[in-house]
Amino acid sequence: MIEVVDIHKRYRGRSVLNGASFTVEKGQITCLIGINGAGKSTILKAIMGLTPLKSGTIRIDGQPMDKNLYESIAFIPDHLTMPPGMKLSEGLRFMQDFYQSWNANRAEELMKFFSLDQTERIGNLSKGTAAKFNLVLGLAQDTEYVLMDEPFSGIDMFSRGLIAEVFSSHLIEDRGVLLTTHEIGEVEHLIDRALLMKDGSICRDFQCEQIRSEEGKSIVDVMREVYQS
Ligand SMILES: Nc1ncnc2c1ncn2[C@@H]1O[C@H](COP(=O)(O)OP(=O)(O)OP(=O)(O)O)[C@@H](O)[C@H]1O
Repeated sequence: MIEVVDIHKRYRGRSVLNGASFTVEKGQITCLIGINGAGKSTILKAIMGLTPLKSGTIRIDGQPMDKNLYESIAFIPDHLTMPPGMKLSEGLRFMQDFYQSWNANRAEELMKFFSLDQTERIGNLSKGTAAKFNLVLGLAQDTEYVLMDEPFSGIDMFSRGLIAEVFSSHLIEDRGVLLTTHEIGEVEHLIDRALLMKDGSICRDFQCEQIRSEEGKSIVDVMREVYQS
C-alpha cells in the first residue's frame, strides 16, 4: 500500500498541499482528480521523492521512499523525458540497463500493442506516439505500483481506447495504479477509486462502484457537487 499522510508543500511561500492524506491499494486503479493547479502532479512527484515536502509522511509498503524503492514503483510523467536524438530501440536498452525491474518481454508486447517502430527517433514522434512510448517505458517495469500523470493528454480517441484497454489487461494485473487525468469520461468505467482534491487536501475519497450503486452517482456527478458549489 502507498500511504500518504498529512503532507504539506509550499512553493515560494505559497501553500499547494495542505494536509493531503490517502492510500493507494494494490489491485486497484485510483484516480486523483482536481482542477488545474490543484497539486496532483506535485503529489505524484512527492511520492517519488522528486520534490521536498514541508511536512508529512509517505510510505511504500510501510517503508519511507528511497532509491531502492524505484524498483517497486514506476512513474510515468506527463511527457517523455528521453533525449530527442535517441532511437526508441536505444531508449528501451537504456531502461533495461538502468532498471532491474525491466521486463523486456513485456516491453516488446507493449511496443507491438501500440504499433511502435523501434527505428524511429524520439524527437520525430508525434505527441500521441510519444505518449504511447512513455507508457511502454513505465509499464514494462515489473513494479508493484505505477503512477501516471495525465496518460491521455494529447492522444486521439482510438489510441485512448487502446490505452484504456491496457488498464483492464494483464499488463496492469494486481498492481496499484495512481493516475491523474482530466479525461474522466474516458476512464470512469475503469477506475476503482476516486480522490477529489480541493484546497490542497483530499475532500472526497470513494469507491466508484459503491457511489454508483448506493447513490446512483457517477464520478462527474460528485465532481459537479464539489467543484461547482
Ligand atoms: N516548480 C514549481 N515552482 C513553483 N510553483 C510550482 C512548481 N510546480 C508547480 N507549482 C505550482 O503548484 C501548483 C500545483 O501544481 P501541479 O502541477 O501539482 O498542479 P496539477 O493539479 O497537476 O495541475 P494541472 O491539472 O494543470 O496539471 C500550481 O499552482 C503550480 O503553479
